[in-house]
Amino acid sequence: MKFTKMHGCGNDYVYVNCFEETIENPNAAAKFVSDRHFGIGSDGMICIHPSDKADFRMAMYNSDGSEGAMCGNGVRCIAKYVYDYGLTDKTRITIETKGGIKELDLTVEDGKVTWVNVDMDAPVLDAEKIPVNYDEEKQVIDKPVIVDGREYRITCISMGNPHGVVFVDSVDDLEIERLGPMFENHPMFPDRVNTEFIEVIDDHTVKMRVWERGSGETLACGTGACASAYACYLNKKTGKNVLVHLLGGDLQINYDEEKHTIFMKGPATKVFDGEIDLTEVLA
Ligand SMILES: N[C@@H](CCC[C@H](N)C(=O)O)C(=O)O
Repeated sequence: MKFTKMHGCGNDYVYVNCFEETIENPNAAAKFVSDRHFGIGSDGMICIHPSDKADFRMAMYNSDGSEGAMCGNGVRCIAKYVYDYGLTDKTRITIETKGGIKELDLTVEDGKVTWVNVDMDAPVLDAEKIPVNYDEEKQVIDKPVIVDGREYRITCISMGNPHGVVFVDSVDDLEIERLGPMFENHPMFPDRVNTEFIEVIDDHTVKMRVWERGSGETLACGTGACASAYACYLNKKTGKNVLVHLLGGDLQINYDEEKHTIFMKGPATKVFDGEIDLTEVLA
């Protein structure tokens, strides 16, 4: 299987061009290639497919092999891949995902895509759609949740995938390896959850660490940054435009209230191309 390793703010995936490659069991392949010791090493695998509804279609898999519906850093890297490898010459493209069709604007410098601005669509607060179960509440905004014997306040949002945003005093001393799985598998989330821990710096800047469903701590999460920026706005912690500092880089998130949509702008980076034999792994 030919692949390209790419990352968005350090959130790294193995990208496969499924116009040329066929993967029999993508869940098992994702788990294998993601292994940082025995595989290629990544937060998961992303397949680029043809689409009959948009210019391209994304299928994304976490490092545990589970399928995710949306990936913000992933769609930016797909934009870079399809332009840089000549699958399109358009600088405005659409990508079909299980979390809806996304529109992307590509910035090209010296013939290569460097930055991508994505219309990430409207944040969803409807508890049933996220999904989250909380005392039959229709929305979960700034509600108490007990984890590891301590009370946290959580705001739950779907950006095509489920997020729980938790405000903390400092993200630096967070025991994320211990706390992350407790949030991810909390009984209130029937499909597990991605958890963002947010430290507010000022009314337009936050620091974020994330524990991703199916991948653990990652250096960045695009959908998570969007959910967090909206949670900050809802809880009056920031204005509508927020610079999110992540462990692997920064994302600029802007909430357009008139259109009720969130824009995410960030980089997309290629690391290397490679080829791997999966016959024994998938046998
Ligand atoms: N890293 C991603 C989100 C990937 C999917 C997530 N782990 C899930 O299972 O929902 C991003 O950049 O948005």
